[in-house]
Amino acid sequence: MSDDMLLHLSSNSSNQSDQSTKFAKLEARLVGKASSAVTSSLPPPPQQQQQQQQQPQQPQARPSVSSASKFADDLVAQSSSSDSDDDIAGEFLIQANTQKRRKVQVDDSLTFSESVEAVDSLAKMAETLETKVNFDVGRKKHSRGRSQSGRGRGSRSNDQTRSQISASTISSLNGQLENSYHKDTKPKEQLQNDSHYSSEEEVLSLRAKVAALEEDLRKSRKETSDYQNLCRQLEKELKDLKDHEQQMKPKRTKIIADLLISVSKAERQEARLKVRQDSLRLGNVGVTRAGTLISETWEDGQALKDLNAHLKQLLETREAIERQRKSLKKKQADKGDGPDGENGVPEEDFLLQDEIYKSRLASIKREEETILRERDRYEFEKGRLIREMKRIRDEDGSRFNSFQILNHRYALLNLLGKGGFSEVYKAYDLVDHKYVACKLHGLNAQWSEEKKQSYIRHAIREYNIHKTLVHHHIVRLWDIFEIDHNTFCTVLEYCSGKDLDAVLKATPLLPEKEARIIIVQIFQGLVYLNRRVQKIIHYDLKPGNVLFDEFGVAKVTDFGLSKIVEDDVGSQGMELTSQGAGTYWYLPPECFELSKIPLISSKVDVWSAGVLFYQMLFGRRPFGHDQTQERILREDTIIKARKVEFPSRPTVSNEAKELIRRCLTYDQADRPDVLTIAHDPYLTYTKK
Ligand SMILES: Nc1ncnc2c1ncn2[C@@H]1O[C@H](COP(=O)(O)OP(=O)(O)OP(=O)(O)O)[C@@H](O)[C@H]1O
Repeated sequence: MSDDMLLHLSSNSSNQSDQSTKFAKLEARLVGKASSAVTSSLPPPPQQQQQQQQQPQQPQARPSVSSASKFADDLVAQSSSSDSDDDIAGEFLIQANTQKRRKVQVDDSLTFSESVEAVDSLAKMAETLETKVNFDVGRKKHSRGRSQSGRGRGSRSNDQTRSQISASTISSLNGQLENSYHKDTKPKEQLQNDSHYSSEEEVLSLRAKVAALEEDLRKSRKETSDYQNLCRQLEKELKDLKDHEQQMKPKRTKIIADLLISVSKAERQEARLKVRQDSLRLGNVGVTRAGTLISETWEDGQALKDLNAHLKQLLETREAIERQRKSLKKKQADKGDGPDGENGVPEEDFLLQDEIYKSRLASIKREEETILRERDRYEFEKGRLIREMKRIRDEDGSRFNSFQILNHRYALLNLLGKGGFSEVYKAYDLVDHKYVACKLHGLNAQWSEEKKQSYIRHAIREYNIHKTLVHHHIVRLWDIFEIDHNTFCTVLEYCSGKDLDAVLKATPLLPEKEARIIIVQIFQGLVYLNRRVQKIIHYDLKPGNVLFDEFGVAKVTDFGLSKIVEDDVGSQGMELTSQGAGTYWYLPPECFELSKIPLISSKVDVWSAGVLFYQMLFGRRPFGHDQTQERILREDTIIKARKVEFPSRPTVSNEAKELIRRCLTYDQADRPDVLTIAHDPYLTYTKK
């Protein structure tokens, strides 16, 4: 309460002596009570303090003087009746003081309420301060959870400023509180003392909090600086590693390429050694001269010679026994004509002798069968040997056989095979680190410029079709680039397994289960080609164009003859512009139409797939198996292929035969297209 207020209060008191007397009495009693209350009880709880502070704020109607004096009398009475009750003394004291303040208010002017408001606002300040400190603690905890770097210089100075402000606010608040309370009247001293103590405690606690916060801040700053140092150190290490990596890259590439070349060289040596060894067993190519004509002929190796000799010997033995048996039978027959027992043998001896011959013939037959099987195996090995010899010869004659690195990226290794106009090399992609197949398209230097341009146009067309195809059962085309004026290269997904042609040469008959899973995969590739916006007819499906990866997944390749089905094509199909191309065993009758330009559709591929499936199951093609391409054309073999016939062996399911019949439907209009036949139950796997 301010001095002015006190003066004002005292002047009011002198004008109302009666009330002053009562008031003095009351104060005297209250002071006596207060001293005992202070010594015997703790300060009032904060809630009560708050109540005390808040009370003057509430708008109060000014009571009349008489009612005020009655109230004071009542208070005196209440006070005397509760003298003995020490436990509620403090509470009573506050209530009494509050009541007293109300009483004073009766006589007081607005100045008093203003002073009370001042005290109240100070209390609020303290409250705000408390809240602010709490907020700082919370904020600090929170910000420590976040990135340390988030707390910059500004943030630190804010903390400092905040703690300075807090300290100064606390001391000024403290001063204000002290001043305010010291200026209050005597009977209010106890109340002031209580408030003073609690404020001091609060200030002490706030100071302790500030000190704790400052300690936290110091630690956080240290942590931040440690993290920043660590961060700088890691950044430097990363940069060093990157520089090192950059420096090492060419070296590493060279090491990888060198290793691959060493392995490939070893493989080449091994392949040639094996060919030499196998040649001894299976045969070799010899050169024969007939006058001035030099030609190459095959000379069988020792194993084949031995097998053939063994077969010849068995044949001679069989013939000898058969002669013996014949003569025995003749004698026996003659016996019946001549005198009794003169030339013949007894019946029992004849039967025994004949049984011996028969048994020996049966055993010779078994031996012959075994040797024939062995000879078939040798023949197969011989075929493989001849292909390998050809490959080695092609490799030796290739201008890409010295492990070149093409386009600064593809390390050429060993030759996989040679096609009509191309060589396919196994290669290693030094950028993506994977094996690839590099198909080197060589243009014949003797060709006219026009022919070269036509070939390149054709290859680019194939590339443009193939590069957009991304499917599990289609060989991926990764890249294309020019090597020199006469050569360019396409980079394909590497399929380390054999192609279907090589598989069928090794085992001409496949079990139905194996054949089925291969044809299902081929149809899945075809379905993909026909579900695209730009549909594609492969047009050259044959065993050599079905490759297998290392896991045995079948993939369709070689889009050299493919056709893009344009949008405006009618239901009958598109015009076949490259008639005569392709492999005739696998093409449908409509492709041999000569009277007009044939219209084709995806049904061409359905026919080819049917031929492939038939060949896998029965070991031969359904039409013109033993014929040459030229003869097929000359004899109209496919044009006459109206109905497919199935051999009685091996046994194949009716479902498989039905699928083949549908694929090999002679009339194109009646033959299902790819998307229709893909729904055939035989081509879908469902759990039973
Ligand atoms: N992506 C590949 N992965 C592994 N081997 C392949 C790949 N592409 C082709 N080959 C193999 O390379 C050899 C030659 O392939 P290419 O396609 O040139 O021969 P082709 O089809 O017989 O000839 P053409 O293309 O003239 O008809 C074949 O033995 C084939 O199996």
